[in-house]
Amino acid sequence: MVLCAVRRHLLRNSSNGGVWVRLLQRQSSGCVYSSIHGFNQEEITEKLQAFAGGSIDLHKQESGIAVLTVNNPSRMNAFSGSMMVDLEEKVSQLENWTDGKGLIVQGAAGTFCSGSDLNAVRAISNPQDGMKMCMFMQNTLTRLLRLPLISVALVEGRALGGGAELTTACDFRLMASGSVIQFVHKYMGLVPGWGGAARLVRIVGSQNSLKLLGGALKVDPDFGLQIGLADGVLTAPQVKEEAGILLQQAENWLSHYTKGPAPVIQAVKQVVLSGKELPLAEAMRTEKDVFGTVWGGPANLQALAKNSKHK
Ligand SMILES: CCCC(=O)SCCNC(=O)CCNC(=O)[C@H](O)C(C)(C)COP(=O)(O)OP(=O)(O)OC[C@H]1O[C@@H](n2cnc3c(N)ncnc32)[C@H](O)[C@@H]1OP(=O)(O)O
Repeated sequence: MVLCAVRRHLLRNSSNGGVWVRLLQRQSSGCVYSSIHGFNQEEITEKLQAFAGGSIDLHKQESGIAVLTVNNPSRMNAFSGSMMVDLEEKVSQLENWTDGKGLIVQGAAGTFCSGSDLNAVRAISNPQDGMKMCMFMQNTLTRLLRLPLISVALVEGRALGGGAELTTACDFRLMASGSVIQFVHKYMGLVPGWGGAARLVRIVGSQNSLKLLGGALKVDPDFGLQIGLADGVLTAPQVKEEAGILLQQAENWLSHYTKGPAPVIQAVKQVVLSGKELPLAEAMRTEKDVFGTVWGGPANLQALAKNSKHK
């Protein structure tokens, strides 16, 4: 796998590369499962490809913000098997996007995602296949969360089941008025399996997570803001013709955090990610290594030359 600029620099220049290399290996190997856990990527990919339908569309923009669209409108953007494979490929592309700074994850045609395609769920309803699918999705969504991009889930309409889990694989969630995030797993006789419970606990705490999963509660924008699941509320357009307005609002929101050169924004994401995921001493050492990639770099030198003041 080709590493992004920051990662390449770190691998070359890190004086304490051991920690960082371990972090990178965890990131680039798919993070959670590999062959030592009995995970066979080729086998599950082939199985998932058999459940076709829909697509995951990636649009990289000059601004450094990419838009990833879950596209299966006739099934309320449910994830077919081939879309799971498609998502993994698009995450690989984003891992190699050296100019990238931000990512918006959205659903097509006015709704976010209704989770697993229930037709595929029925066809692979034995625990072995279910767990393999979970491993595949946990790897992909962990890599999505660990991208060196600041990511936002733009939730319009419904985010149900695996769709709710997908929102937790982004750094932020913006909810359009009228939208709902709901972990409906309990109603399906399930619990989250795409890593959504583990991530939810880290976002809203264990008390709120127990309530959301145990009660399969509907989270509307106000409730989302109250418990910290939503980071902002956007006004949904009243007419179909204005459908692009929400995406524009999300891009404006995100651009507050992605303004600046890509290596600096990517470094921001890396230090926060390591702070969240690593023990304190390890996070500090990683922060020092990331610092070394920007200190004396082009953006730093330019700022020094301008004698910048921050009034
Ligand atoms: C580890 C992952 C666990 C999971 O994700 S389990 C899956 C959890 N998700 C669900 O159970 C969602 C089930 N669907 C629903 O509740 C409703 O369809 C939903 C999304 C509220 C939309 O309701 P309505 O607006 O009334 O529309 P509708 O029911 O007529 O749906 C339109 C068409 O979409 C289809 N659809 C919706 N969600 C689906 C899904 N997850 N898998 C497969 N097909 C799905 C639905 O069957 C319908 O198709 P059709 O028009 O009858 O051919």
